[in-house]
Amino acid sequence: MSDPNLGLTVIHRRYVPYSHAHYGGNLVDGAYTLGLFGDVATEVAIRMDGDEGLLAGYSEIRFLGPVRAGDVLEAGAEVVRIGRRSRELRLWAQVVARAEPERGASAARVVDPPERVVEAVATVVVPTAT
Ligand SMILES: C[C@H](N)CC(=O)SCCNC(=O)CCNC(=O)[C@H](O)C(C)(C)COP(=O)(O)OP(=O)(O)OC[C@H]1O[C@@H](n2cnc3c(N)ncnc32)[C@H](O)[C@@H]1OP(=O)(O)O
Repeated sequence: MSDPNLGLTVIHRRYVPYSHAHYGGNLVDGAYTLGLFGDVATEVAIRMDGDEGLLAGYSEIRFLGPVRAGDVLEAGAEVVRIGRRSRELRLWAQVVARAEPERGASAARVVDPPERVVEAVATVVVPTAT
């Protein structure tokens, strides 16, 4: 019988503050989204194993589009493989709202459908059950 945690999905959303803009055009560095992946992976580990877990590595990361200050960014994780202590996660990030500075300093719009900006596969390792 397959593990009931296979397919477990966690989603976080976060406003990207202007204090994180790092490059021209208010572009945010790629590590910002990886930080969000670390948080969403942590909640997966808490839900599955009652522990925050440790990220062992990424087997794949693809940056598909820009993340900018003023975006509302959604990060998701789905459990795709369960080992003894390892849990492989499919991760994605998408922009669900975005600033429109050309329309005004605080103008923004909903991005519908969301724009997929990062995809990754990572492994979280949890301690042996005691
Ligand atoms: C999600 C977190 N809450 C937030 C973070 O991002 S933590 C910050 C970044 N990560 C770290 O600081 C972790 C540093 N690394 C470690 O502490 C260790 O390397 C480890 C705990 C991740 C693994 O060490 P160890 O317990 O000695 O590993 P093993 O006994 O050899 O293997 C256990 C299982 O893990 C699988 N595995 C190990 N390394 C990798 C890897 N690089 N990529 C994929 N899988 C890995 C290994 O195959 C074992 O799997 P099974 O238990 O057989 O399923």
